[in-house]
Amino acid sequence: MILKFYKYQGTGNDFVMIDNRSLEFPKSDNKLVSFLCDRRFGIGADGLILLENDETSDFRMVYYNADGHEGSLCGNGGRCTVAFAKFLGIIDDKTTFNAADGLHQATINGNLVSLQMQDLSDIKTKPNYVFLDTGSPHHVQLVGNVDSFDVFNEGKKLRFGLYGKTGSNINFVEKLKADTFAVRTYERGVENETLSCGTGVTAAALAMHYQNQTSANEVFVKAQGGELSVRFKKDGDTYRDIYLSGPADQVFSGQIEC
Ligand SMILES: N[C@@H](CCC[C@H](N)C(=O)O)C(=O)O
Repeated sequence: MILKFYKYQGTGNDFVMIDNRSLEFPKSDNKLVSFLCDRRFGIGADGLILLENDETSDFRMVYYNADGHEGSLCGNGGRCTVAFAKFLGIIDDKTTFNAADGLHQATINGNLVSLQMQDLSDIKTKPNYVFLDTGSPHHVQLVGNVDSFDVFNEGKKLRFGLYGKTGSNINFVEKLKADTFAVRTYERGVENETLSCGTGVTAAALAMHYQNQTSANEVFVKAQGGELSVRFKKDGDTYRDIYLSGPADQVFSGQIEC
């Protein structure tokens, strides 16, 4: 089979993107997905996304982690899929689309994509970390100097040790200013640090607000691959109108025999 693909990245979190409106992609072939994401033998990416038709919205995003397994929500992947839908002429500057955790609204202006995340009220606080689910599960932990932190080894230890088989993504956060944080993420399903994780950046911003590390309702986050912002409203115990914003770009396109 000759497969036409596009490569996208959002703050360095990169994805193989496939227009699967024809439903021709063999969706249960996990080995094929992990091969396509392999940086040495395949195209190379943190994940693979299928854009498909959806009965109730503009399109559906189906997300796979680089290990080949279908995943939960990918925030940066969602932003890249909106850019891809605009490229394909499916949407103009606003959209509602379906993902693993339900419907999302988004806007696109140039390469800047703002993605609405689901409302969130369940935040678990532990002595030195916070756990919350922003479409994907996230452990958020403040550290002194995130640049020199051993994200891979400490992340891996927590991902498997604390969260077992299901696992969690693990975010390490450093406060830089009243409304600005640096975040590095060990990603489940990639089993490595990625340059950015959208659901992780969202989780970190909300966790920092929840823990009174910031009083800002728009939080700026420096990921390894670029900058994102997260704005939200707090309504009692619930965070609402949560928007993850930042760039999403097509890098190249091609075809691969598989
Ligand atoms: N990179 C993603 C997160 C993808 C999901 C994650 N790897 C998981 O399996 O939980 C993002 O930008 O949110």
